[in-house]
Order: sequence, then structure tokens, then C-alpha cells
Amino acid sequence: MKFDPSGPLKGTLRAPGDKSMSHRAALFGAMSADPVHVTGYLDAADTRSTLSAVHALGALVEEGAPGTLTIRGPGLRGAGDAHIDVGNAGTLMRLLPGWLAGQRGGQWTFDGDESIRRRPVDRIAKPLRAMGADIEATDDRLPPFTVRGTQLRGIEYALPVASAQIKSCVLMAGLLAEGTTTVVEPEPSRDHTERLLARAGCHITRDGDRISLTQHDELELGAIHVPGDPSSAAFHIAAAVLVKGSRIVISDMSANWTRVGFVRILERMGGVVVGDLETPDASAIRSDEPVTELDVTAGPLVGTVVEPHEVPLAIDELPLVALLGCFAEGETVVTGAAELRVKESDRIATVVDGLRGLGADIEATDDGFVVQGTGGLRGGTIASHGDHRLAMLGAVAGLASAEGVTVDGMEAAAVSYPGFESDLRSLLT
Ligand SMILES: O=C(O)C1=C[C@@H](OP(=O)(O)O)[C@@H](O)[C@H](O)C1
Ligand SMILES: C=C(OP(=O)(O)O)C(=O)O
Repeated sequence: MKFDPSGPLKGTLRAPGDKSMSHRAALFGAMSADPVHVTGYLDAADTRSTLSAVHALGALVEEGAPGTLTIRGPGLRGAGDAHIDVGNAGTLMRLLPGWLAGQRGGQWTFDGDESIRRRPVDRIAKPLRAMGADIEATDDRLPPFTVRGTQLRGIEYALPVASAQIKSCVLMAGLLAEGTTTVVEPEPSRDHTERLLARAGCHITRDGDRISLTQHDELELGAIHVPGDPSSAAFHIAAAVLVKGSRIVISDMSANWTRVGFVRILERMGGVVVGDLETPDASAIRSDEPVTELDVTAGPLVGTVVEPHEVPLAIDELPLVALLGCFAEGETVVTGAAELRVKESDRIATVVDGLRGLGADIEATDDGFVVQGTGGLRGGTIASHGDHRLAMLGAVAGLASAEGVTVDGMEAAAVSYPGFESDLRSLLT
């Protein structure tokens, strides 16, 4: 699929439902005793895998108008035996075992696509085993793997990396574990799990970098609205900043401060983005999910240094920071982002190789990359390597390039954003 250099982007767009919140809405919906009504649910391959998973565990999923569904769960302690195909969804693979490990009996096998079979699960197996869980993984660290339900006990666990997936898994296991479960975060990461647990009536508290939760009987959630995904919106935002004369509005986007690190980095680089973002505050647990409207205008950019503590707040948007760096004056550096190597692809290698193939001056480091801004990109061909974020990166690069970009494997975008190409083209004038 070729993306030619384009004229200005204009218009208003709502990005599809947030992927992280959609996974959690389906999982926590299934863990609830009463029906949970969801609006704004993301209809994409990853979040379809989650609906299939909760169905396999015994939940009823009634789909209504687009993005609207009702989940009638088997409840916190009622998950039935199943084989779970997570497809390409790392979030599903890392969160769901947390719920299942503490069931009274039962057995679940997990597997997924070629990419998921390369993604580590020892990061969740280790804390779950410390809680008493029974988990067997391939080579002790990869899918396919098996979880058998057993009584768990609460632990205190210091996360070795700032990962919302590991944090969420341990907290979910804590719901069924005896005593108190505590996770200690090296840096704050997305906090949708904590907010949902607080809303569901769980006893969850935060003291500095320590999040604690005690065993719980029933989740009470009611209705959940999933706002637009900032990680999906980021591709349109980047395109609007890079193509001269552009002005777009992104409506109904999550303004959760743990998700908008990319907008903060972009503002520092000189991008003009107007909108109300939530004020960072890692001292307490909130229970709401704020939304905002962003007004984005193209403008000249300068290079920046992305510090390790900013990485979890913009992890899936860091490929776009590399692209922006190509167009910025001076150097753009990302550090402390070794986690990029264990995503759908090794995103340090695929971003560096991919952008270099389009004419970028970019070097990989062990934990990030260094880009020298050259004021533009020539264009050419980029391979998605089956990674949705790489495919969408290539499309945006094409619009801002001199000669256009052919994306090899554009269909990968359907993992998080099936309507991406038509949404992007709808903004072109
Ligand atoms: O919890 C989540 O919904 C996610 C957490 C992040 O992964 P890590 O926790 O592995 O950093 C992110 O990259 C992923 O797209 C979604
Ligand atoms: C890393 C991602 O997702 P997951 O870990 O759920 O596969 C992503 O969406 O960029």
C-alpha cells in the first residue's frame, strides 16, 4: 500500500476506542457478578480476541450498536476450563492469567500467533508463582503455557520493569489471594486497572510507588465508557504536525495522564496541541477516566531527549517520536526504552531499519535510538513485520515524505485500528 506526499490534513476525528481500556472492560466485565454495559469498545483483532476469551470462560457477550456490548460474566470465581487463543494480543496474554491462577481448580492453556510466541511470559509467571500459582511455560518463559487454578496468597512484588501488564496481572491475582497484595512500581505506568478496581468497589490504595489491594468478593461495575485511544490518535496527530498547513481536531480522546506522554513530548518539540490533559498525580488512585478534545496544528519542530521516566507514559508512541525526530532541528534521543525490544516486533530494530530505509539518519542504542534531524524524509518502502504500529508509522511517514512510502504489510494495522487507512485518508484535502 502506497502513501503519497499529501496536502494539509483537515477535519475532526474520533480515534477508535482505547485498546487497553477495552481489554480491561471485557475482562473486568466477565469478572463481575452483574451485567456490565460497555460503550466505545474497540472493534479490532486484539480486543476481539479478548471477547472470544471471556466467551470461552463462560461469559455471555451481547453485541449491540457498533462499540456497544453487554457482558454477563461467570463472575470472579466462576471461570470454566478453556483453551485461550490470544492471537496477537500481549495485554490479554499477560492480564488474564492473573484472574485464572486463583480459581478453585480448573485448567487453561494459552497460545497465539507467531509474534506472541516470541513474547516473554516469565515476567508474569514469576510473581504469580510467588503467590502459589501453578504455571508451566515453554522453555519456562514463552507461550504456549498452561495455568492451573489454586489458592493464592498475597505478596509484595517490586516490578523489575515499569509494565502496566505485569502490574495488572499481579493486582488481578490479588483479588483472589489471601491477605494483601502489593506491587511496587519503578515508575508510574498506565493505571486503567487501578481505576477500574477502585470503581468496582475494591479496597485498593496507593502510597508513593506502592499499590496495595486486599482479597475481594464481587466486582460492581455497572456501565463503562471507553474513550478514544491516544495511542491510535497519535498517528493522526503526528501526521498533522508534520504536513504543512494542517489543522485537525481529535474528539473524545482519553486524557488520562498516564497515557498522554506523547502529547507532552510533542509539545516540548514545538508541536502546537491545544486541549485539557489530566494533571499528573501518582499520589492517589482515581476512579474516573477523563476525556479531552485536542486541536492540532502543523509547526516547526526541535529535537528533544526522552528520559526513562517518560517512557512508560508514551511506550507505544515512541516509534512516532523517532519519525518526528527526522523532521526536527537537531538531535532526538530516546533512552530507557529497552522494553521496545519485546513488543509485537523488536521496535528498536524495526523502527531504526525501517526509517533508515526511508532516508533517516538514525542509530539504535541498547535501550532506544538517536535521530539526527535532516528536515525531511526521502521515502521508499518500509516493512511492517506484522507489527500494527510499524504499519501505521509507515503511512504517516509517506504523507510527510518527498517521494511517498510503500508499506509492506499494511493489513497489520487491523490489530488495533482496522479503520486506520480510511480515517487517515478522510483527513486529506
Ligand atoms: O497494559 C496495557 O494495556 C499495555 C501496557 C503496555 O505494555 P507493557 O506493560 O508490557 O509495557 C503497552 O505497550 C501495551 O500496548 C498495552
Ligand atoms: C505493545 C502493544 O500491545 P500488546 O502488548 O497488547 O500486544 C501495542 O499495542 O503497541
